Formats: sequence, structure tokens, C-alpha cells
Amino acid sequence: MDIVYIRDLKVETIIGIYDWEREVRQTVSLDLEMAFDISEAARTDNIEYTLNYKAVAKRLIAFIESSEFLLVETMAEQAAAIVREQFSVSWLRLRLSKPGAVRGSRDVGVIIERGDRPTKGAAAMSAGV
Ligand SMILES: Nc1nc2c(c(=O)[nH]1)N=C([C@H](O)[C@@H](O)CO)CN2
Repeated sequence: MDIVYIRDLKVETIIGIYDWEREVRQTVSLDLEMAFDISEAARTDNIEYTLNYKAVAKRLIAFIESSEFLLVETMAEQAAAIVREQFSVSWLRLRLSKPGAVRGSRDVGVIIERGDRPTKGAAAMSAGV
């Protein structure tokens, strides 16, 4: 299985457990690796046969911009579910970072994997199979 990816998708949103975090929008950043067989798209040179990363990015931006989660965990889980269910992605790895949230660190956050691990190709390598 191959991978279609999105790196460092920055979105402004309400996120965090502290009072001040409920009042100002902060930037979160998403890295997404999505298992997808790209062979038919490569053969036909047709966007209809692949996972359109722009469509995924637009959907995630709309979802995150309108959300108000306390935890990065909740945002990551729900973003992963949207990608899996609405774009028929069988496996994905999602890193959700909150830049500057902890003094002294570049960013903090979570990395989650969801779905069935692919057994061959770039996605299998990425999933450590
Ligand atoms: N595992 C988590 N730890 C923390 C979170 C979180 O969402 N998941 N959030 C915070 C605060 O909102 C922090 O980001 C503010 O700097 C603290 N720890």
C-alpha cells in the first residue's frame, strides 16, 4: 500500500484546558499519512482514482476551525475518524501538534494510528510492519 500525505497543515482554533485558552484561537499543526493504492491514478493520470489531499485538507480545516476541544487527544481522534469514514482510508497516522504550548519545547501533541495496518509497500514500512 502507498501513502498520500499532508505535512504541517496549520489551522487556527480554540483548544486547551485553561481559561485563557478558551478565549484566544491558537495554531495547531497536522501531519497525516494515509494508506492508499495510487497505482490506478498513476496509470490513468486521473485525480478521480486517488485520494485528493486538497479535499482532505479542506475538510479538516473546516472541522478544526469550527471545533472547541479541550484536549488534543479528542481533536486527533475525531479528525482521524472523519478521514477514515469520509475518504475511505483504511489506515492512517496522524500527528497533532500544538506549537509553543510548553515553554522550552518547539511543540507538543499526540501521534495516533488508526485502522488496519497495511502489509506491503510504503504504508507498511511507515507502520513498521
Ligand atoms: N496529553 C495532553 N496534555 C495536555 C493537554 C492536552 O490536550 N493533552 N493540554 C494542555 C494545555 O491545554 C496546554 O496545551 C496549555 O499549554 C496541557 N497538557
